[in-house]
Amino acid sequence: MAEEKPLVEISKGLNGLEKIVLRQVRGSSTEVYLHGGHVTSWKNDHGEELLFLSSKVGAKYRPNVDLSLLEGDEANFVLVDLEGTKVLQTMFRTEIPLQAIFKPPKPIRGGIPICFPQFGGHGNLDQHGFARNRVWSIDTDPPPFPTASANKAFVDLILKPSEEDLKIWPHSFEFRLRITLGPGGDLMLTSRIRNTDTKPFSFTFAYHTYFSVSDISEVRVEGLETLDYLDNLKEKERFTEQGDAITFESEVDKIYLSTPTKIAILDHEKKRTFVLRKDGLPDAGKFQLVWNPWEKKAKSMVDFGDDEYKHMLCVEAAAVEKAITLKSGEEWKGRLELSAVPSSYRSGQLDPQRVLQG
Ligand SMILES: O=P(O)(O)OC[C@H]1O[C@H](O)[C@H](O)[C@@H](O)[C@@H]1O
Repeated sequence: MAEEKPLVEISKGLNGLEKIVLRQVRGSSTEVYLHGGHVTSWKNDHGEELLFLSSKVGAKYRPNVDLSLLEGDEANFVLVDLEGTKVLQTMFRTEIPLQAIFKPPKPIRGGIPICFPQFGGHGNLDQHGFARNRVWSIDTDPPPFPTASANKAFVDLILKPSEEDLKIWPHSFEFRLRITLGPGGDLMLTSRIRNTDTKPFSFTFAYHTYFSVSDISEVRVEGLETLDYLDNLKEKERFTEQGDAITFESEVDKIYLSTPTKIAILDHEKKRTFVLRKDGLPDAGKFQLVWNPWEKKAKSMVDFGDDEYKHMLCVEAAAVEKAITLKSGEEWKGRLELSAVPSSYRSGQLDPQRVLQG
């Protein structure tokens, strides 16, 4: 009989960065990098990847092997994938971006980035705050959770501000993140943010979840129809979603307001439904971001493949429009639970209410 792998294992990932692998006996697994406190992989019992991760993550630049065959001003560098076999892009040396992809302080494109203490570009900090760019630590002695669980496949991470962080965001905090893989393969993220300062502070937050989908034009989101949203592509103008479930045929960057605690993403081709539950995100649970960069924007993103927009969808539980304020000593808790269930959707067959309320 094959030797059973441990439920929690620390190992080296891309670029030698430390990652934690959680496994369940039935075969599901998840991977978390200390860089960003970032979940980069979530696989079901059959080993199928459920999260999107850009193919450019961990990619390397190298001189084009056929350098001698190049004529005149042909591009002389290539960006290859991790195995070094697939050429992702050809370019001139001067076009190579200075920052390497997937190396601190660059955030990882895909998986579940944590946006904190600022969501988006609305504030003094860099886009989405600094938590996704920092190296987190394993929290060996976290304060207990009110309900103890027998499940052992979890890891506790912690982020505290450095001297440098305090210069750009002068508030002392402890951000504890527990990542749990349930026996049935469900993925749970619980954030506990404590104000360890003497003064109050406010923050915005998001679990910027990138789901892997077969084909974006075959995907629908249920649970957001008829809701009001702010359109980030139209200077945050407010609209009301009309009619049926949400489908996709162009760039989308919307903030849905007053959202339910349960949302479903239906992938017809894969016959898979993602169910998102936002337990105990009292304020945060009211907002849900939906983002897909589509073709034009995808091409302008250096860490994203030109066609990859077809295979991803971000549906993000967030606290964005109304900042969360914590007094000295107070703690905020927000939990996201993801499951992937088989669905045999044919038009009209799957009752969305059953998915959302069941
Ligand atoms: O490129 P990033 O900083 O990771 O942001 C990626 C995206 O995140 C969110 O979904 C925002 O609403 C988008 O406006 C933004 O483009």
